[in-house]
Amino acid sequence: MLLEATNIHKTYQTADGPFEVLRGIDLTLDRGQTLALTGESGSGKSTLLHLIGGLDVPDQGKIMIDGQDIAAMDDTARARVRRGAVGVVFQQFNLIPSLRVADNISFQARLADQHDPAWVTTLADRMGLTAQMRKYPEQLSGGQQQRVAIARTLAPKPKLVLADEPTGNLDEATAETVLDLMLELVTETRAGLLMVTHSDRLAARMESRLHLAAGRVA
Ligand SMILES: Nc1ncnc2c1ncn2[C@@H]1O[C@H](COP(=O)(O)OP(=O)(O)OP(=O)(O)O)[C@@H](O)[C@H]1O
Repeated sequence: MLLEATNIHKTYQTADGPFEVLRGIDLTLDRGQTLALTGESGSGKSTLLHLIGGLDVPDQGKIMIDGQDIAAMDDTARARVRRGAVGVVFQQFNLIPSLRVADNISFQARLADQHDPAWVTTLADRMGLTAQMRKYPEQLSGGQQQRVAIARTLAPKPKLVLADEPTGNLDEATAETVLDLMLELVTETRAGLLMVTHSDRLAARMESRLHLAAGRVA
C-alpha cells in the first residue's frame, strides 16, 4: 500500500483553548488510485493533507508512506521522504517569479536529484507549455501557471501526489482542462492522487471520495 493513515488526531492550540480538528481519521491509497477529500470549510482537509505531506505532524496516529511511518520520523527524515516520494500542488501556484518556466518545472526535480530532461520535455509538451518555456510566470495566464506548477510537481516522478484545491483559482472550463491533464499524467505514472476539492463535480471525476465532518470520516 502506498499510503496508509491510521487513527490520525490533530489538535490546534488557539487563544480560546485546544481545538480538535481531526478525531481519528483512517484512509488508504494505492498507486494508480485517485481519492477526493471533501468537507465543509474548516473541516480539516488542508490539515490532513499537510500531515500526509509531512509538513506537520499528527498528535496521534500513523502515516505510512511506502511502508515508512513519517509521523514517527524526525524533521530531516520526514523531509527526505517528502522530497523523494511526495509531490504537492497548492491552490496558489507558488511559482518562483525570477525563474523561467523551464527552470520552475525542473526546480524540485533538481533539488531531489531526480532531474530527467527528457521527462521535463514530455511534461511540457503534454501540458501544452512548450511555447512558454522561456517565459516568466507573470507572463502566463492562471491556467498556464497552474499547469507549470503541476508539471513541476510531477517532474521528480512522485509516487504520491497531494493537491489542495489545485483548480480553485481557475474558471470552470480551465479547471476541467487542468484536472484532465493532471489525472491523465497521474494515471500514466501510476502515482496515487489525493485531492482536496470543494467541487462535487470535480470530486466525481475521482475514483473514490472521503468526506470529513466534525473531525471524522462521514
Ligand atoms: N495553525 C493553526 N492554528 C490554529 N487553528 C488552525 C490552524 N490551522 C488551521 N486551523 C483551524 O483548523 C480548522 C481546519 O482548518 P483546515 O484549513 O484544515 O480546514 P479546511 O477543511 O481545509 O478548510 P477550507 O476548505 O476552508 O480550506 C479551521 O477551523 C482552522 O481555523
